[in-house]
Amino acid sequence: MAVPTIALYASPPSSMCSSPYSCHGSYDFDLNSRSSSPSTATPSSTHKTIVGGLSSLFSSSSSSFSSGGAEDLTSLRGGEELNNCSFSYSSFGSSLKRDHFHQSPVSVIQGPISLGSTPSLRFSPERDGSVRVGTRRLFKGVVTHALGSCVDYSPGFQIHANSPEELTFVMDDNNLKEPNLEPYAKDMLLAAQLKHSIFNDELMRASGDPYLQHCVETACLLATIGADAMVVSAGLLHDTIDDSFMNYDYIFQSFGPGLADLVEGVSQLSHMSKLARESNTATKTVEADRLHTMFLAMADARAVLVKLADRLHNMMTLDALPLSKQYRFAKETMEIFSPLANRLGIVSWKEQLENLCFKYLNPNQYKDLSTQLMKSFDGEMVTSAAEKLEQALKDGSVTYHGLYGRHKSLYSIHCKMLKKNLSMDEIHDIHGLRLIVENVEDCYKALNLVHGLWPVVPGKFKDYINNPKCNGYRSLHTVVQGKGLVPLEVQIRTKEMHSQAEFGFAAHWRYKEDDCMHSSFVLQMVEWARWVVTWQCETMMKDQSSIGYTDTMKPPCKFPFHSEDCPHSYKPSCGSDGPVFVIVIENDKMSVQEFPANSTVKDLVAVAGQGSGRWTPYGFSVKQELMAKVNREAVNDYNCKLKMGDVVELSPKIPDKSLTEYREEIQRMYEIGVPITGRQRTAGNRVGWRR
Ligand SMILES: Nc1nc2c(ncn2[C@@H]2O[C@H](COP(=O)(O)OP(=O)(O)OP(=O)(O)O)[C@@H](O)[C@H]2O)c(=O)[nH]1
Ligand SMILES: Nc1ncnc2c1ncn2[C@@H]1O[C@H](COP(=O)(O)OP(=O)(O)OP(=O)(O)O)[C@@H](O)[C@H]1O
Repeated sequence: MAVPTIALYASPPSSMCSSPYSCHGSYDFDLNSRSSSPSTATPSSTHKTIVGGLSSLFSSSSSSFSSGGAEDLTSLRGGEELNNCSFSYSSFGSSLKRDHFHQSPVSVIQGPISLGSTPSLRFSPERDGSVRVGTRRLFKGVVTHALGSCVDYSPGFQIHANSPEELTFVMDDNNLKEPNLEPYAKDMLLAAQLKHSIFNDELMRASGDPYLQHCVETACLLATIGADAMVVSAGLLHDTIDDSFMNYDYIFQSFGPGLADLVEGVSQLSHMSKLARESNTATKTVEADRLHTMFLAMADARAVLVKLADRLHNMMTLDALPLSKQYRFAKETMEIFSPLANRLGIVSWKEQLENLCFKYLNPNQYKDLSTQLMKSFDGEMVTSAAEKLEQALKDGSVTYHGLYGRHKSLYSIHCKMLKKNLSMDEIHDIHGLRLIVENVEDCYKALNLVHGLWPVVPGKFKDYINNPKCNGYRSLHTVVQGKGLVPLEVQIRTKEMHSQAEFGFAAHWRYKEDDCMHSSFVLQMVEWARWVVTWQCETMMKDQSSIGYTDTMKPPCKFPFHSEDCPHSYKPSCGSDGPVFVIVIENDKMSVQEFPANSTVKDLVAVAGQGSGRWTPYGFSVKQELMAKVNREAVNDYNCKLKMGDVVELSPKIPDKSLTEYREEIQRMYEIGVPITGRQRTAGNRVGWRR
């Protein structure tokens, strides 16, 4: 079900940004249109024009296929499951389009980006079937390379006979109206199909759609949040290591080390998520938490971004799978991927993932709540309220930096109802505005204006400026009766308070995790990952806007440590080495274990395995001896250090069961005092020892 909703956003001026990388200076005004043209609104130093558009309240696409990383594909391609497939395609459905107005780590940290920031790309099939790439820098070269690398250059490859206008799959009609997203996705596939028949009838996913479509749309999701060319390319190639002839070296040689590392990173995440799914690891809170941390800590947060896009697209198209698989994927997504999106601050992906999971995990409740929400939901209300407030601020000469509007997502409403035991009518922040002003005095001035504009809902005003929360959160909250007496929550804060509410101890992601106690290492890591992702996206914004960015913009501190003067560091424990999280696979079971910094494989082996770990007087351990493989390679030196995200497989060194039995037997004999002969002590291969 697609429910149109409206959200309003103002991009703050760079002076208020908590991160220099998370600001962009466009002030677009676009309430309902899906135009991608840059705004014509004039930015002013005091009053910022509101950016608006449709956002996702429900975000559940009814489209029809799925898969994830390596782990998902084998089961989705071909075979019996294809019988269940629908051949229609609509994965560029409403969620993605609505999200277009809403998606960006920037959007989360500083308010959603404008349409103008989405890269556009034009492909036109030439007569010879080749692809001409447009001039935009983002994909320039990348896609042609990516396509080139996928195609079959062997002498027998065929040019497809279809006419250029004829796609061999159906694309969502709405998609055709989307100016930014659709053309390159469609044209690229069309061009690829024209050139090579493999894009038409092989590598199908469960829905019957060409597999390439998933890659392109994963890349599009990344492009939509403003990811740069490297990340978008990784989106295109994300499954290649696991599912094609291309290995790391091939990608390295074709595209360079940066992209090869990123694609390999995604492949590792896919592998781990598969292990976690099979072992139900993330059901346990502690291990789930370690997994989230480990995913973010492994080398490059951008790989997580790609994996999230991959999973979001799979979730948007989950309908093609049998019910049991839908459930499993939704469960895993809820346990692993939406918390990751939350930690990275990509609220729109988090909300879409959660809503989709909710739909598959609790279909009845999802339906009931959706129906209920439809009755009270007012899509226009936030827009008109923001306009009204903007005018009042202008008239009252209150300067402000940003005015954001949002509709609470269905799943967030559901959680709040459960947590506080409320009915939907009692949730007052389904419609919300947030105003960022210059100073504390202006907060109160603005509050008076708000209270003058709408009737106040008694008992809902909270002054967290005079009475900050324990975590340092400060803001004014009030609830008023907006148009049609619909409750409207208004939050008012200064830019410093806002920065605190986005980064640091009062950060929203922590608030959403119920302010769990995390080690300072974890906190730093999450902030770092957000920083990287924000910066990546801002680099992209730079290409699209005329605002002066410098190429030297880089996150100020190196993971996992913040620099001395970093405003977001978690001092005082900032300097110590953090723990290492590794995946341990033993007896086909996977767990995520934590070790102190500088631990070695030997340390891990010492605490793993069955047995007491005692040594017998005969020089062998009662404990089973274990052999370790790290990241699929046999380990020669057990003193080598464990790294975050290592996958350690343990197996008995001597698989011969009888030898183990023999040792246990000797131990028993030793304990009851029976003498053992020298021959018997020779623990060779098979010893014919009998009592
Ligand atoms: N970043 C951040 N945001 C917070 C924090 N605490 C509250 N908020 C924001 O403030 C909103 C409402 O908080 P409160 O006014 O305390 O609301 P409540 O008492 O939980 O319940 P309601 O009034 O029903 O929403 C939340 O929806 C958040 O958006 C915090 O610690 N960090
Ligand atoms: N009144 C508001 N105006 C604008 N944005 C808001 C408002 N309230 C929350 N947000 C933002 O909306 C996003 C989604 O938040 P969500 O509705 O899930 O939770 P919440 O309202 O912050 O918390 P809770 O569910 O505990 O009330 C977050 O980025 C949050 O900072």
